[in-house]
Amino acid sequence: MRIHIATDHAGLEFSEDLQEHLRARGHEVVDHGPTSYDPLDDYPPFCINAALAVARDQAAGVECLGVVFGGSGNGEQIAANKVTGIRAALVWNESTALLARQHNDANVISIGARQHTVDEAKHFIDVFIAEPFSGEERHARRIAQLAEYEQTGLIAGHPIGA
Ligand SMILES: O=C(CO)[C@H](O)[C@H](O)COP(=O)(O)O
Repeated sequence: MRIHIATDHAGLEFSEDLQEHLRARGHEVVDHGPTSYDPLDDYPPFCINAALAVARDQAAGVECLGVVFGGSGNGEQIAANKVTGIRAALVWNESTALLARQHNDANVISIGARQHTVDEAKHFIDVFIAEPFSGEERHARRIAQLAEYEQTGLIAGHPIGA
């Protein structure tokens, strides 16, 4: 699978390890940066570029997922979720990695590099990549509501902004 990856200074060492791990497992890794350590760099452009690439690839039928991480993973998740079509989940244990795919059909995983060992992060990512969306109607319905809101600002049958 193609994996779009991005971080900031807080995750750069992780990124190098994770990319090697993913390539060793046969994935095609596309690195959206940063390419060198700068303690003052900003995560939004890196993460938004990775998320845009996921959205673009998936719209073209290319099988892919995204991995973003920084110190906490919070800002990186927020940044990725600004991109239309992206469902980025903050993952902090095996269960949240599984549920991100089973219930949310998340297409981007966000991890806090300052919160976990690199081996934990590798495990979360492996679990996330391997797990399929359950396809259950209630989850598909909720995901469709998010997409509808993203496209129209409304959710049919529900008062929004009332
Ligand atoms: O996790 C992050 C955003 O959610 C960043 O990696 C974190 O805020 C960077 O912090 P600092 O600039 O103090 O190294």
